[in-house]
Amino acid sequence: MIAIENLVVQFGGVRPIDNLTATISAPVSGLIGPNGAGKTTLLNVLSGFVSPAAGKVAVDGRDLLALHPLGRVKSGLRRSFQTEQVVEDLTVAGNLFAIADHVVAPSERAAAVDAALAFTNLRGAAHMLGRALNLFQRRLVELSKCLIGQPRLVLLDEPAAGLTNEESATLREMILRIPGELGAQVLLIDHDVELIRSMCTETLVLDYGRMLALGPTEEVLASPDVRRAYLGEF
Ligand SMILES: Nc1ncnc2c1ncn2[C@@H]1O[C@H](COP(=O)(O)OP(=O)(O)OP(=O)(O)O)[C@@H](O)[C@H]1O
Repeated sequence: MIAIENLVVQFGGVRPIDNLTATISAPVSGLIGPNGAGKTTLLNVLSGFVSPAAGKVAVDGRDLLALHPLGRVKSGLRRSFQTEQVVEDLTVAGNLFAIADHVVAPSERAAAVDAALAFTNLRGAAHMLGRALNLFQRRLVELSKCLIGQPRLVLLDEPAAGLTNEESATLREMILRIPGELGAQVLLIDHDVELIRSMCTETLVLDYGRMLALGPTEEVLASPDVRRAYLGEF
């Protein structure tokens, strides 16, 4: 469960998060909003890339902001980025070991990497270099990195961007297995409202850094305020 209280982020005169209070508790939750609404900034606060000017964030009752970014990773926070971050000169397994080296005991690293590769069906590609991967494989590597060790909260920023419908469906099925099989909560940003509808039982909508709606996804997407913010988008 992510409990956000009176969160403020200030960049000079811009306030991408403006006194946000929200509790996100569904196993797979959506985070949506128009461009510039503050979605990525919220993920940056959770993962420690951005320090808020004010407010509190607790994950499963633990004060997240008290931990430095690596401490958050060690406590089970994982994150993927809008632009995939695969290291071109490392193999797929090497990309995963780069995470495992920080969060898994040496004797358990190989098993942790193998388990993540198995989860995402990437075992057969374990020895391919990053530069040889297609976009789908890159997206799978990004997801695999989030599954290394014992994830507690997985933050995914447009994980299916650029994929075909079929690839996106495969990725969605994998993401949906995360809470049940790994015991981690998933928070997912996406502009594809149908993807959010099909995956997330709960959705938070941001607009200008404020909460526009939060609740069961179908109710949120039916809200006139949300439809207005997305006018013409769905
Ligand atoms: N480092 C920064 N310095 C100044 N302004 C920033 C910075 N990062 C983000 N912003 C501004 O904060 C606001 C929110 O940006 P953010 O990227 O969080 O929005 P978003 O909802 O993720 O948008 P998108 O859907 O386009 O990715 C925007 O106005 C953006 O220009």
